[in-house]
Amino acid sequence: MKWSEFCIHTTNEAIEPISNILHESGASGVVIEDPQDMMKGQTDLGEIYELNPEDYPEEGVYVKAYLPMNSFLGETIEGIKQSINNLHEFGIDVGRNVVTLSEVQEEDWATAWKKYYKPVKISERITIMPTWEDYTPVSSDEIIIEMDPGMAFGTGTHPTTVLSIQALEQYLQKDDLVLDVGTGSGILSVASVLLGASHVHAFDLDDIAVKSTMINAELNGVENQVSAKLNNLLEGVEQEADLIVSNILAEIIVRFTDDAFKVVKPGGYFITCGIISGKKEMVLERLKSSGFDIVETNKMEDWISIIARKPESR
Ligand SMILES: C[S@@+](CC[C@H](N)C(=O)[O-])C[C@H]1O[C@@H](n2cnc3c(N)ncnc32)[C@H](O)[C@@H]1O
Repeated sequence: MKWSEFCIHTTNEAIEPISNILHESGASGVVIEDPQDMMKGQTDLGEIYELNPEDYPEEGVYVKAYLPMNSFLGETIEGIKQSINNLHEFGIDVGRNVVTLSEVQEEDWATAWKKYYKPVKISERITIMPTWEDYTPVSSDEIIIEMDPGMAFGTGTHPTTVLSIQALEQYLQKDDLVLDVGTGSGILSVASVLLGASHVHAFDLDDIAVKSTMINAELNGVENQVSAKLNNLLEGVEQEADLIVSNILAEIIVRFTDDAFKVVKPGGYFITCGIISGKKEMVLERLKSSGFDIVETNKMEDWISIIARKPESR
């Protein structure tokens, strides 16, 4: 399959909002490249290279993302450029804001991000480790999640994933039955089982995410406790759950708070994330009007997680 590589040179400050715009526009495999890192290196064939400093700008970064080449491509790109230009209105400096487009084959970009993905300790007990890296646990109770996110969202290092895992670590109880809505690479499903869940039902609209979830469940030896399937949010789901976790965008969360309330048991938790701070109030209001109590909210960079609970009796 052919893809269009969208590459923008911008500032560190604009990485997060631009990545968010690209994800929201359906782009895959968002990669951040620091030109300084690219000046010297080793090619895939093992040759050492050093680029002429004049060939690269001194400051800023490249944000790259991949869009399928289809009949909507022109409109999608115009929409992305427009949203990036609008960031000025929020006081975000987007720097040179120079966009280049090129055509690539899927296999060229599908592995390009791997060199930027390293083992990372993301909470008290959990370390995420890419399958191709070596890592020795620091303590005996450390939980290691091995991940190969492939093309699905969820390397584990995004603030929204970190916030979700930290909330799971705090609220998930042994033998809980969990629903993971918008599973991506399956990272939250795997984390839930490793933290003690008896079973996780994982849902996603994207076929690649469903496959990735099962691959990652297997990598971590929890494939018998994870079932992933294609599903739009909780449509048609009747399985009662002790805990629901969903790291999707605010606009999507507000669409299924009533369904979440129906399937979560009294006293059970609904962990929501992927909420940009400006949309926190909208999600809080929606959760409350569906019947949830708000337990706490947490923030990392500009992202919010909300932990809501269904009252014991109603
Ligand atoms: C931000 S990613 C989260 C991935 C992973 N759970 C994590 O925390 O890293 C959101 C995921 O939600 C999925 N998604 C978006 N809309 C959805 C919908 N209506 N129903 C199910 N999944 C959806 C996307 O395909 C994507 O994989």
